[in-house]
Parts: sequence; C-alpha cells; structure tokens
Amino acid sequence: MIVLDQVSKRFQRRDKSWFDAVHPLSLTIEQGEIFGLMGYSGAGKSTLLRLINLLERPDQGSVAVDGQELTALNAGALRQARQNIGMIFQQFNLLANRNIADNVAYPLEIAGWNKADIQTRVAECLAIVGLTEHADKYPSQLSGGQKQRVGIARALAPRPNVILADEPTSALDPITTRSVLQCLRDINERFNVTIVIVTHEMSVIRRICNRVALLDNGHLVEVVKVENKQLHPQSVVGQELVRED
Ligand SMILES: Nc1ncnc2c1ncn2[C@@H]1O[C@H](COP(=O)(O)OP(=O)(O)OP(=O)(O)O)[C@@H](O)[C@H]1O
Repeated sequence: MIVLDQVSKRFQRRDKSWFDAVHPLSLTIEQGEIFGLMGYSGAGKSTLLRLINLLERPDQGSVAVDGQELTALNAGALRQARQNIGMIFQQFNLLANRNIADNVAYPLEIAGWNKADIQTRVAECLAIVGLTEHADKYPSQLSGGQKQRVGIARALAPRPNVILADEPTSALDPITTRSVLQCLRDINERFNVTIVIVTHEMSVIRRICNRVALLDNGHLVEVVKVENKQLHPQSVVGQELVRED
C-alpha cells in the first residue's frame, strides 16, 4: 500500500549547515496493516510520516501510495491523490469556529462533494466514532479524547485507504488513550484502512501495531513484528526502547 524507495530529507539549520533528518531508507507497508514509527525524540519519525503524503517532499527517492507514485505527480494530481490519505494530529487541529459536524464536513467541502452527500457521510463518520449527539457542539466543549475522535472522523470522511497518525494519543491520559486506540483499531478492521502511527510510547505499539519501524538519528534501524503484544528487536536501540517500557 505504501512503498518508500530510498527517500531522504535534509533541513538547513539557521547557521546554514545541513542536517539529515531522514537518511536514505526504503520501507514497504502492506494494505490493512497498523504500522508504527518509533524512536527517541528527533529520530525523524514525524518527518518520515510527512514524507508519505508529501507534506515534506523527499530530496531523493520515490513515494508510492496505493499504486500511485506521488513523487511523480503535479500539484493538481497530488491534491487529488491526497484524498486517499487522511491525517490525524497530536493537537487535533480542529477548526475552533466550526461545530463538530462542520469540522468533519470540511475535507469533503474542499473535495467538492455536494451538500446532501456531505450530510450523509458526516452523520456516518460521527456514528463510527460515537459522537452523533455532539454534532452541534464546538471543539472547546469537548474533552481531549472526544476531540481526537472528531479528528479521526474528519480523516475518515473522504473514504481514504490510508490514515497517517502523528502522536495521536500523546496529549491524552492513559484511559482515553486506550479508547482512542480502540477506535483506530475498529476503523482498521471495519474498513481495512492502513494506518501509520508515530509514537514514542511502546505501549501504543504493543496495543495496536502489527509491525514497527525503529528509527535512530534519521536511520531506519530495523522493522520488527509485534505478536501477542510482544516484540523482540535485534538492535541495541530497539532493545533499549523495549527495556525502558
Ligand atoms: N522544517 C524543519 N526545519 C529544520 N529542521 C527540522 C524541520 N523539521 C524537523 N527538523 C529536525 O529534524 C529532526 C527530526 O525531527 P522529527 O520531528 O521528524 O523527529 P521526531 O522523531 O518526530 O521527534 P519528536 O518525537 O521530538 O517529535 C529534528 O532534529 C528536528 O529538529
């Protein structure tokens, strides 16, 4: 579903020197997987996630999602292709002046859906995340967990095959984290949506991921399978991350 081939990204520091946030790496994520990106702060997790939908354009290499090479598309075609890739953020990124239903409707309006279809789809998505009764409220009236469910409903609205989640539970308490992760798992199972999730918490990886890529200083160290909530990394960094859990 997602094929990264020798992608890399460097940023220029203020002093004009260059910094390699992602060294050339290749990675394949299968359809229907929940795939984790994990590593210490600054490892390059978020940059790598943002390379998947070209929010960051790789300096080298290619990115293909659902059989389409995104790195080869012009701006219009890329906008279209991004309909297939939803995104969820740590701080939810909801629009404060729109109610919950209108937040979920937003990507559909941008994509040019007609009003009746938007209304139906918004109702469906709010039901999926269990927020039907809150449709008319505003983000400030919801708890953190509810706000993230709005984020999930909004990401799901255009019927994407892929959802990218950047630290989706890092702003939430442990119990709310559990229910948001359960919500992501339900969506994965019901709609076969491939989910890529950035986290620095091993418990998140254990709970919902099928595999995880371990990153260290912009390098892909290894890809590890998660079976029965257990993982057995071979690398020093991987073993350290497991031990610290
Ligand atoms: N737009 C940018 N300009 C310059 N440097 C950047 C930019 N984006 C990221 N970086 C740097 O790239 C490195 C990797 O950042 P990234 O956010 O991908 O790491 P991360 O593993 O997600 O870390 P964290 O867990 O702290 O969010 C960091 O040193 C960061 O400062």
